[in-house]
Formats: sequence, structure tokens, C-alpha cells
Amino acid sequence: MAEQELPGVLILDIGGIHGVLPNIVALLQKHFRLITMKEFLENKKEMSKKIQSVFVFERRPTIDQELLESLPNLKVIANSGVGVDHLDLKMISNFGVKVTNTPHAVADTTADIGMALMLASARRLVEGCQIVISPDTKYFAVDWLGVEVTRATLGIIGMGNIGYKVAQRAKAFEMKILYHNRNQRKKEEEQAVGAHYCEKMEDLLQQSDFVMLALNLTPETCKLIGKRELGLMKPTATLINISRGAVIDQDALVEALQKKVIMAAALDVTDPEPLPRDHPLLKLNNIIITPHIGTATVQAIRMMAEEAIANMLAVLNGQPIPSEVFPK
Ligand SMILES: O=CC(=O)O
Repeated sequence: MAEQELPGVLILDIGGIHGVLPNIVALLQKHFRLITMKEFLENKKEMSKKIQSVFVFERRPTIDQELLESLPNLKVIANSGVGVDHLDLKMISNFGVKVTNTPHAVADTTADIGMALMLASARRLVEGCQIVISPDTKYFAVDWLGVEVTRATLGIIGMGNIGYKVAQRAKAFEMKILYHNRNQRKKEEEQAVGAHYCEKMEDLLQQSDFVMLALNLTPETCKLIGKRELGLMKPTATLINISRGAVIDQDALVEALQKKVIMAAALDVTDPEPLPRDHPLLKLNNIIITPHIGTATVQAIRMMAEEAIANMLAVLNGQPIPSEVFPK
């Protein structure tokens, strides 16, 4: 097919820290005529007609009413990543545009970060590194005792693709696995990993040594974990978040960590991202925070692009769409 016949995809500007990575560009270019935001803004009249898809990478470009109004031939917004809380699904669907995501590409890599945070927090890895590089190092391991992950109880809130991958890994650590899902019990997954279903989230919170949040952010799950929920957790427990920052009431978390209501927290996500430098969470020593790197691997980024491309092609060719996301 000649290049000019390929369907147009709007992407971020190439290059720069937030640009689309070159290997992803190469993958997209096999199927699409790529139109950067810069090109689009410089020549809106011509470009707007060509654009049939938008490739959303790291939550950009921002999809607002103005952009949708300027793209008359837009058919699909392909989000690279599973969480679509940054997209107004209802508004987009009112424009007759479909939204897709990449739930399969992100599951292993995000579960790995969940395990990494759990292990790093339990075994105080970050403090350990700091001791080693500190000029007045004292190598007294007894001053830095951690807790064991092996055979501890893990409570997973949100047994979707990612939660299940966490459970598979936890099984290898001989953990007792509890899970809570707001809507659906997952009997097959339960059996495969030997997990126990907690109909009430409260039961999971009370029994777990590690609570891992792996659920979507929706209006219903916003601030799901607040003062009351933190108060139900064991004082020796750790809260791990690989979902979205806003599922935790962060003020309540600060207080719980300051007052040792729970032992520690390990977060890959916060609200906002990044946190302001003077945020109280950054002043605590019983917390680990990473900069939303759940899917930041060479392999995952590539798989997300492949999954997004498959979604876009399916929509444009009128075929069954592998991962469509619907407004609630
Ligand atoms: O945050 C990562 C994702 O939504 O996949």
C-alpha cells in the first residue's frame, strides 16, 4: 500500500522525554501514516481529515471536546495501557468513537512491580541501599530487621489480569492469598492459585500482612481506602498500590503512617504524579514511592504498542475488537 493510503494516526510529537519512542514509531509506521501533534496543529485543515485514530501514550495527548470536534473521521482512540481513567468515555462515545486499551500487555510487568514493592518494603531494601552509601555506615543488620514475605498473608483487592498475575507470583512464595473483587468472584482463578475469596473487603483488610491494590480507578473506587479501612488493617501490615493514586485517601494514609496505624506503604502511583516536593508522604521513612513505572519495561512498551495496533486495525477494518472499553 502506498504511504498516502495508510490510515492516519495522531501521535505525540516524536522525541523529547514524553515523545513516542523510536521503536514504537517504527511499529506504528508499518500500518499507519503517523501525524504528530505538531504537524496536526500546523496544518489542521488538511490533517484533521486524515486522522482516523489517536494513539494515546502515557496519557497524552489530552482528549478533550475541542480535539474530538476537530477530527471528523476519527474512529478509535487506542490507549496504550490498561487504565482509562484519564479518558471521558461517555463524551468520546457521544462522538461515535471507540476506545480500546491493552490489558494483556501490562499484566506481567505491573505484577512484577507489585512484587518488587512488596519485597523491597518488607526487606527494607531502600534503607539498606542508603546505609551502604551513607558515610557513617553501621552494618548492624539487627537494627534493620525486615519481615518475611514467604508464607505471609497477601490480600489482593481487584482480581483482574494484574491481580491474578500477582497471585500467581505470590503462590511461589507460599503466601496465603486472599482476594476481594467488587463485582465478580473468580472461581477458576481462585482454584488455580489457591486463593480465598473475601466477600467483604473488611475481612481481607483485617487478615492481611500485605494488602495489594490492583483495581481500576472509577468513581466507585475513588478513595476506596480511607481512614476506616486503614484502621482495620494490622499495625504490622503494609499497603501496596499498583493501581491509581486516587484509590487511596492520601491524607488518611499520611496520618496512618505517621501514627503507625499500619507499618508501611509502597506505592507506584500517587495523586498527583509527581507529588509536590513538600508533600507529607515524601517526609515519611516508612514508605517507598516509585514514579508509576508499572509498565516501564522495553518489552511491555512494545507489547502495548502491538496490542494497541491490533485494536486500531480491528476497528478500522470492521473486525471484532480485541480490547474495547465501554462507558459505564
Ligand atoms: O498505568 C498503567 C496502565 O494503565 O496500564
